[in-house]
Amino acid sequence: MPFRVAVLTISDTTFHKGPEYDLSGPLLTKNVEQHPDYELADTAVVPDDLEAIQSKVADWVARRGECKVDWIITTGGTGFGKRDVTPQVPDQVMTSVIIHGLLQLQGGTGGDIHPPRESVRQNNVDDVTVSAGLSRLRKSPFPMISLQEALDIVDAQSKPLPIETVPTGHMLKNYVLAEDIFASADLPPTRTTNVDGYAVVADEYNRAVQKLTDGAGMTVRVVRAKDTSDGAANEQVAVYRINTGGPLPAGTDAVIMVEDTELESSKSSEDGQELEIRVLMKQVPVGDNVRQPGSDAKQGEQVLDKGTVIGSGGGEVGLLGFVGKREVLVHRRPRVAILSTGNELVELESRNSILTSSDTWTGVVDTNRPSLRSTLEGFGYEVIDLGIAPDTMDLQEQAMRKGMAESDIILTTGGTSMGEADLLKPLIEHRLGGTIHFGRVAMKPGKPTTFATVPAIDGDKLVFALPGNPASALVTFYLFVVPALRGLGGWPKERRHLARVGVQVDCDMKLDPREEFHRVIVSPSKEQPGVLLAMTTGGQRSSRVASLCGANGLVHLPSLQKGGADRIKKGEIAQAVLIGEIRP
Ligand SMILES: Nc1ncnc2c1ncn2[C@@H]1O[C@H](COP(=O)(O)OP(=O)(O)O)[C@@H](O)[C@H]1O
Repeated sequence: MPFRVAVLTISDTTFHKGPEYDLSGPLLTKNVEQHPDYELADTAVVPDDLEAIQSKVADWVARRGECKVDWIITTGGTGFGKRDVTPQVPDQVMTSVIIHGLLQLQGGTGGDIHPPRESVRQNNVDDVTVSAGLSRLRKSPFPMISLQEALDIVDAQSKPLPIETVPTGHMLKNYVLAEDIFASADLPPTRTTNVDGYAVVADEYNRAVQKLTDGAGMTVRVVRAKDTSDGAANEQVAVYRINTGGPLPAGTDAVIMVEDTELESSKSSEDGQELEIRVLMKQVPVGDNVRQPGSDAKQGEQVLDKGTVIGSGGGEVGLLGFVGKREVLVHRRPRVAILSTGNELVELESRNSILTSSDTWTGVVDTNRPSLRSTLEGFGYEVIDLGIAPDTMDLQEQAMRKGMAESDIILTTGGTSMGEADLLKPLIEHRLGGTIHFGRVAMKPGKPTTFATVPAIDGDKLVFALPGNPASALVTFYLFVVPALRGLGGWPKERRHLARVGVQVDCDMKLDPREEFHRVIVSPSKEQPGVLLAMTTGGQRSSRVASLCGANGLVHLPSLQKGGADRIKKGEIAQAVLIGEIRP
């Protein structure tokens, strides 16, 4: 016996303006009619009105015998508008029928109503039926994909943000240049010196020394004027006090280092300071300690390439200043919103005393937001704190919408698994109109990691729903979110992922059917130069916050293969992702 299906279109527009406005209802009807397991029992159109919906549903529920209705599919009215009341209907009239809305609320689909929906799902789940009441989905509708597939999807979705101009004096770390940088003039523009000392005309000085009887150097008088480049000559030879980086006074062609002189006397005068120094050099070569114009860069020469990542080492920033760039074109750095979800969470600040083991804990202190925030700020990103949202769709939606308005990428933690309270996936799809690109990854920790894009006025926003467990949240942050942030920031593909190095492990590491990331401390071996050691941080339970303390590496353990080794043995070399500085 085929299931008898009734299709209910809930739409003010269709109800008032006519059936030609209904696109979803006829599509569903057609699907039902063509499906061998289903038979169309009835169709109806009602406005977005709770009573009208209830009364129609109640009518169908009450039908028996040949007219009975096994399954009601509703379409429309599941948005966030005040009049979108469909999700409230089942609470009031639910008996033994299956309401499509229930599946939507729980993250299933029950048959995609809106045609161009691209979220990934396991095919068979479209047929999931739920008997009376809000029971849990026992099987995630999202296929488990490999880590590499997941990383590729993130890469493809992380497109560079628009270009903007920033002053060179700003904190430029991790910006990516969106223009080639050229030297606008010869650098240095004139002859300068790279030492502190005394500028002379080499020939003149050398001749004067030769005339002296001891020939081992000479005493000269130097007036250090207020303007240091404007020294006064003594009787025999012109000597000018000059500082590192300063231009050479006209006519001079060599600089004697201060270390090659001795101070004989010094007194202050109206013009400045008058010095008598003894120069200890017999000969001064022409050009000694002089940098020629254009010796660092010739006018028009390219000094930095488009796509260069401005590092924290200071080199790129220094060069921009050196070529006189006061502002540069860069890709905008993404702004990141962070949200913790879960009824059990409390703000650290709300705990008013130091805990002792006899304290009774109620709730879980939100540690994910502070730890993600400090990591993100360390990378130079602006963070928008969306706080904690309890497990209600409305409050999570409010927070997500704020995040969409103020940021480019939203990170949530918690609520990614399949418990009743896990609202994020349906929220992203049904209320925010987003697309879930993956909802499960074959890795440990981090299986429920979810990645979606949601449309906003100024373009798609990326959403990462990271697992709630603190260690899982951070591990997945480094593996997925960092490359996404870098992609948005315009980093070249080959530099988006954190570097991997070979490390020698300090203990046996058992392999799991899922690829695993084992938290370790990486440091150079004292006994074997050139070898990096990886010391485990201990128990790797995903809830164990301490497993990430001090960790600067994640040893990537491959998945267990049939007939292959069951572990990486102590002393063997494995690959580790570097998440922090190598420990000395
Ligand atoms: N922000 C947070 N800070 C600390 N612990 C958290 C946080 N969010 C969730 N947790 C804890 O992590 C565990 C998993 O949370 P859950 O919401 O079920 O995550 P998921 O469904 O993503 O696996 C729970 O013990 C939860 O209390």
